[in-house]
Amino acid sequence: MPSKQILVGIVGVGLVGSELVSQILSIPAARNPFKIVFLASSTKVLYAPVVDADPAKWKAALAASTEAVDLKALGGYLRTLVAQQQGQGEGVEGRAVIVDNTSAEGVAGMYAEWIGQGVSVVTPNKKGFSGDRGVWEGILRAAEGEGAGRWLNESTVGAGLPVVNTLREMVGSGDRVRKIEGVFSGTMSYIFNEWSGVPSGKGEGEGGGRKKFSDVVRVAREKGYTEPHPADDLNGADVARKLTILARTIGACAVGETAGVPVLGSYRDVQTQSLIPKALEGEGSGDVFVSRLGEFDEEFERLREEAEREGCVLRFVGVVDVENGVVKAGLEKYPVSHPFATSLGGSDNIIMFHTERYSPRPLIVQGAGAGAAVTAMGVLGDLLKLV
Ligand SMILES: NC(=O)C1=CN([C@@H]2O[C@H](COP(=O)(O)OP(=O)(O)OC[C@H]3O[C@@H](n4cnc5c(N)ncnc54)[C@H](OP(=O)(O)O)[C@@H]3O)[C@@H](O)[C@H]2O)C=CC1
Ligand SMILES: N[C@@H](CC=O)C(=O)O
Ligand code: NA
Repeated sequence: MPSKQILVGIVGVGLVGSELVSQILSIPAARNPFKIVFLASSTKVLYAPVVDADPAKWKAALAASTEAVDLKALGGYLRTLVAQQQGQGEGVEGRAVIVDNTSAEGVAGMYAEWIGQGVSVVTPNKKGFSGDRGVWEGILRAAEGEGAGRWLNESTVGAGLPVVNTLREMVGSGDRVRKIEGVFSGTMSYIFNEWSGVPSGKGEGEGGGRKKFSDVVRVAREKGYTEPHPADDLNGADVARKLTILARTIGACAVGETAGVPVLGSYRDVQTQSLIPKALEGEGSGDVFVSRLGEFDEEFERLREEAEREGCVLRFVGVVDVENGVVKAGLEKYPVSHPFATSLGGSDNIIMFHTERYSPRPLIVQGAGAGAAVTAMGVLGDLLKLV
């Protein structure tokens, strides 16, 4: 085992968090640069966990913990551990990291404080980078301070696909983005690939009938592609958040001119089309939402039929158009010969970077854009950048 491991605190051990723990443990102990020093759910924290390869064991230990989560205390806890590990006086920065695998605003609201304490933050949670501009600017300011921690958020866009770090390197090395466009939601991609496919059997349900929209949404949820509440995917907010993250990343990391890059107060400033039926707006329970969606299958069916009459399929796409100052997300029709119709499957995302250097042909990133394994991989990839 390396003599000085990076101390990792994990907040959120749902689908992605549990998979991350497994992936960290899969690195052989003799060269594992990470030591997990706490695990937290929404209610409990387990300090100094014995993290066995069998997740049932650490999950049971966490469930049995009597310690309530105090997000404010977590940064201080890590600082104390690093001091014990390194001897007083040495810096914390680079030696301790909190991984936020929740979708909680409250956890994201702690990043600036943790980073200011020298603790790095790695996360697939979009909230801190796409919500109110003040929170985002607080994170940037905190990271500029002396001895500050770093923040890495690759899995916030395209899950494990190299999107955010690619963009950071692109604009950080002086390239100028003209437009970023594509399919940014694994859930929406899965839904429309399955439900509005090219006519070759796709779009057909078991028994040869047409698939129902609500059934496909239910399966997307079962596969772990959706947000904790699937309405956050279907209302376009998840894509709007990703577009906000990309637009803000250009603004924050560019070394050159950033004139024209839209300045977004929050993801709410993105022109976004919601697919939520009026009657289900505000439904707080994800279970109720999914079970009632079937009441609206006929409405969705009309959309599909209209596209098919025009020889098209439906895809939910997003664009950050720097040249025209537009950021928008919505449902579009594409001819069945278009790459968005023919080349996407499963939860695939496709992201096209049109830049000064990548012109006239864009840089294209494509692959699974949701799911625990690929998302946790992106998180672990960011952790490895701290080593
Ligand atoms: N699933 C995917 O394909 C992808 C997910 N992401 C992002 O990854 C994050 C996690 O997603 P996923 O694992 O699917 O979601 P889950 O709902 O499976 O897990 C979220 C976990 O966060 C915990 N949690 C919620 N609030 C808090 C809190 N305030 N403090 C501590 N823990 C809390 C929950 O704990 P409890 O069990 O106690 O409620 C739950 O275990 C989200 O931000 C999502 O957007 C990003 C890319 C792809
Ligand atoms: N719910 C999201 C998960 C990844 O960000 C999606 O479907 O893309
Ligand atoms: Na990514």
